[in-house]
Amino acid sequence: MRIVTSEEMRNIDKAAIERIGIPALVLMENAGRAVAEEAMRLTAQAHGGPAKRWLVLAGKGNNGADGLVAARHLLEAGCEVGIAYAADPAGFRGEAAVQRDIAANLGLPAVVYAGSEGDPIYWTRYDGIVDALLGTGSRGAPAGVYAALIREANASGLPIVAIDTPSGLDADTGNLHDPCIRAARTVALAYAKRGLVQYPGAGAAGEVVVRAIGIPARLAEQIGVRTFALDERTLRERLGVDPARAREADTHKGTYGHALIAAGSRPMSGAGLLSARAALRGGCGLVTWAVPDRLVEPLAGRVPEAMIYGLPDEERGDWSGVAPAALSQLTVGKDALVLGPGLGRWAGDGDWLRELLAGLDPALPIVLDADSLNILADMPEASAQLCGRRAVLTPHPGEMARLAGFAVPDIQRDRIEAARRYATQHAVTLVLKGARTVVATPEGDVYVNATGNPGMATGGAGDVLAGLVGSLLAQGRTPDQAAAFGVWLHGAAGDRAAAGRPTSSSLVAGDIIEAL
Ligand SMILES: NC(=O)C1=CN([C@@H]2O[C@H](COP(=O)(O)OP(=O)(O)OC[C@H]3O[C@@H](n4cnc5c(N)ncnc54)[C@H](O)[C@@H]3O)[C@@H](O)[C@H]2O)[C@@H](O)CC1
Ligand SMILES: [K+]
Repeated sequence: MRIVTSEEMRNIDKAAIERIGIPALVLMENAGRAVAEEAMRLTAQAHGGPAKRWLVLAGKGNNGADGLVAARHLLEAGCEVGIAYAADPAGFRGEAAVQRDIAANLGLPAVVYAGSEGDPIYWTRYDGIVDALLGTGSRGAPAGVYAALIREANASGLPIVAIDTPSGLDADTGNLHDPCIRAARTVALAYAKRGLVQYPGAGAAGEVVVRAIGIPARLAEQIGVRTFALDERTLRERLGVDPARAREADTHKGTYGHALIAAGSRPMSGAGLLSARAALRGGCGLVTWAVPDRLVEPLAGRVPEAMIYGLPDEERGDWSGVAPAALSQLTVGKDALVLGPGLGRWAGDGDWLRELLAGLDPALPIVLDADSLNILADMPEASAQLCGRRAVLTPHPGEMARLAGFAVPDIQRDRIEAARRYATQHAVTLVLKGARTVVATPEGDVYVNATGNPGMATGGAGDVLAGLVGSLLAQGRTPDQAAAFGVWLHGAAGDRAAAGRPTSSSLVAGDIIEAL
């Protein structure tokens, strides 16, 4: 399923209407009917029966017109429906004027809300609200009467079903204006808008339901929409990954690749431990866990299924004493390298990473995580270092900010574009972690993950992801496949680990590994 910007949606609508010839009123009818169905379904779930009394808040654009169609279908289903207009309907044009007239001819009671000077709205007369104030044509913070209606609706405590986007949401980034509707459910028309799948917008949208409205699927492709929901269907149909693929009987451990995990140092040996264990659970045939030599003794036997290998470290117990050539030598015969968890930083680490990368077979798939990204961020020629490699970078927002040379809020303000920009400019696959992790490919495709939960905000969860992605690379997945599948699996495992707990708070990274 594709995810669109407001502009992409406008272009798709335009093509459906002008190129294909589907009348705008037909699309609107489908939209309004879908909203009425979803509204009744929501309150049926919440209250044991559909809400009988609905108030539709209608703006003056097509979002408002969708709301008037929904009002008509709710009426037909036996509900009592009232309309509160945010603008004088006498000024409506086009499809909105058509819907206004139909609603009036049906005798739907309507008021034109005039703010504190006009008649009040008696919210207690209703069981639910349809937010049809602003959709993808919204610009900036809701103004005047729109803002007042949004504040009152939120304060009413009634369940709100938003049409297309909660009014007040920046549909392209997920940032919230003040005020913004807090919806229980958002019915996204034809496609989810980007703001519905990125926080804080995803929080304001409630449950997002995408409903078809009769727009031919190929238009989004033709218009060049390149952002996708990362779910099972996308994995299968777009990325060529079958999450349920069974192993062939006639195989052995050599069939499934050999991952080298270079991770862990004295204060952070657990990072390597988690990565190595996650790589094993990720299904690769063999895992070698490389550590500074002094750590071999204390760590021996901690992951019995992996081979532990000590690299000469000048007796320091960290990576500052390990020669890059020794590590690159160890990659010979391996199918993927994971570098970064528990790596640490030291004087001259930039030269160290430079020398290591220069010594690697350029065809060796690599995962760069944690401190390897921080080191990379300080290297002016990072782009040249990465160019032509089969690399997956897995930054959290802080690491992403350092890599891209921005502040964290600048990254978080538009995570999809931040990830896409870096991935295309540096020709790497980039995983921007966080709630709704974003995976961006060198070609500019972006996948927004749907799995995972806040219990996964715990130390070591990133080390698990790095090991898992490395494991998938070692099994012959492409960097895009490994990153997307790894992110999806990691979240799904986190969800499985959280299920059955009274709260996800007690989740630890090791639980994610065991749930894989
Ligand atoms: N043919 C189409 O294009 C279709 C559009 N659809 C609906 O149409 C919506 C988009 O419709 P529009 O483009 O008419 O735009 P909207 O209905 O989102 O609202 C735009 C109107 O609100 C006003 N406005 C903008 N920002 C404001 C603000 N901050 N405060 C107060 N008023 C503001 C503008 O003057 C404009 O008239 C979609 O979200 C969807 O609900 C659906 O009906 C399906 C078909
Ligand atoms: K809306």
